[in-house]
Amino acid sequence: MARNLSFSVPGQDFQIQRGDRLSSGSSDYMVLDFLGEGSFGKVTRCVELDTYKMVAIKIMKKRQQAMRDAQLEVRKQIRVLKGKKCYG
Ligand SMILES: Nc1ncnc2c1ncn2[C@@H]1O[C@H](COP(=O)(O)OP(=O)(O)OP(=O)(O)O)[C@@H](O)[C@H]1O
Repeated sequence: MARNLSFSVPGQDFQIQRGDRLSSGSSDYMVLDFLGEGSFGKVTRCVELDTYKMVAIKIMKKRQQAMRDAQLEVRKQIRVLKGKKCYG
């Protein structure tokens, strides 16, 4: 992947589909595929329409949803750590 850009699409939280077009203002992209998902967004594989370069673009979740998911992830990690023995 050449670049990793972030996009926040107001009102379209995770409604992105293959074939959708995204615009950063200076470049336009088409969504080809989904590469993965983290706490703060979904990562898509896109093609830059001017250059045909492949890029990874992260579609950011809405802030509130991202905060909720991040809190859940932290709680999950704490539970995992509490279950582990400490050698040191
Ligand atoms: N440039 C990239 N090329 C290919 N796959 C990618 C790329 N960036 C992210 N991914 C995929 O998308 C997933 C989510 O990435 P993201 O950066 O959103 O979260 P993370 O860092 O894995 O997790 P978190 O944000 O929850 O700590 C990754 O685990 C990976 O599988």
